[in-house]
Amino acid sequence: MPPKSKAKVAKTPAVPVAKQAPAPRLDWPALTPLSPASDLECSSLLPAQILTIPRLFTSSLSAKYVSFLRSLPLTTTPGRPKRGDAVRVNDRFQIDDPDFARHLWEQTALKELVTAGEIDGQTLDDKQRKDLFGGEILGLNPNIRIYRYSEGQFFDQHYDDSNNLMFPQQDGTTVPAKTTWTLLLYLTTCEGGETVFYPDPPSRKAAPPPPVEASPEVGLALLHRHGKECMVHEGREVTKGEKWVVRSDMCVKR
Ligand SMILES: O=C(O)CCC(=O)C(=O)O
Ligand SMILES: [Fe+2]
Repeated sequence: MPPKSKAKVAKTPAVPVAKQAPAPRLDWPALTPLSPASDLECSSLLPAQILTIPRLFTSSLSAKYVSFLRSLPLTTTPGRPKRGDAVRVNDRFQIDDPDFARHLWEQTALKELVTAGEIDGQTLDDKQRKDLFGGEILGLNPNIRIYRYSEGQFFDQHYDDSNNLMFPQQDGTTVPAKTTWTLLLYLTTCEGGETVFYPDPPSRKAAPPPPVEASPEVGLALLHRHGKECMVHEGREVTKGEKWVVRSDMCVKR
């Protein structure tokens, strides 16, 4: 599907965590087995906009997570989105879990790969890393979202907003922060279900560049810039199988 004009594109529906029924604390499975960071690479799917880390989760860890997540009370999208919100047809679970967000950041290769700033085999210096990620990196948004798309489900074109938050530190204090990049961690492979990005044309008269597609792959982490510089994107309809995604965001100091 061609991209809709930016003005017509919806934003990610905001689901204020505080307004959801209080979720029980979750007994997340241990984050093992994992491949060491030295075996993994962070590369650009679209320079300065989309990064991927294949096999961030091993296939056995991904399978363990899918069977755990299946036991959670996922909620199917309410039929009609609020005005201005994107049409999202999937099952979802959301939880504010600072400990899990920290484990996902620190125990997997994410922190090491992102803060080492080695992208496409090139090491970024501090300034380049700050410019790319929008500030001094703190970690992942504790607001964790789980999506399951079954056959026929999709997430219509939208862009993701940057959000302000107070980022929890391990000593109990918080730091003013904002989100700058979306993290999508795919736990399954399916048919359809590609996350498709529509880059802006370089000028008003220029032809739009071709869309950039990421197919769900077991254990693949995808990071994309959001907020002001977010590209319009969508999760295409799943045509066979199930697509499971863990969603969070990268947070930087505000
Ligand atoms: O599931 C996908 O492929 C896209 C998800 C997405 O765009 C979002 O969570 O904002
Ligand atoms: Fe999105």
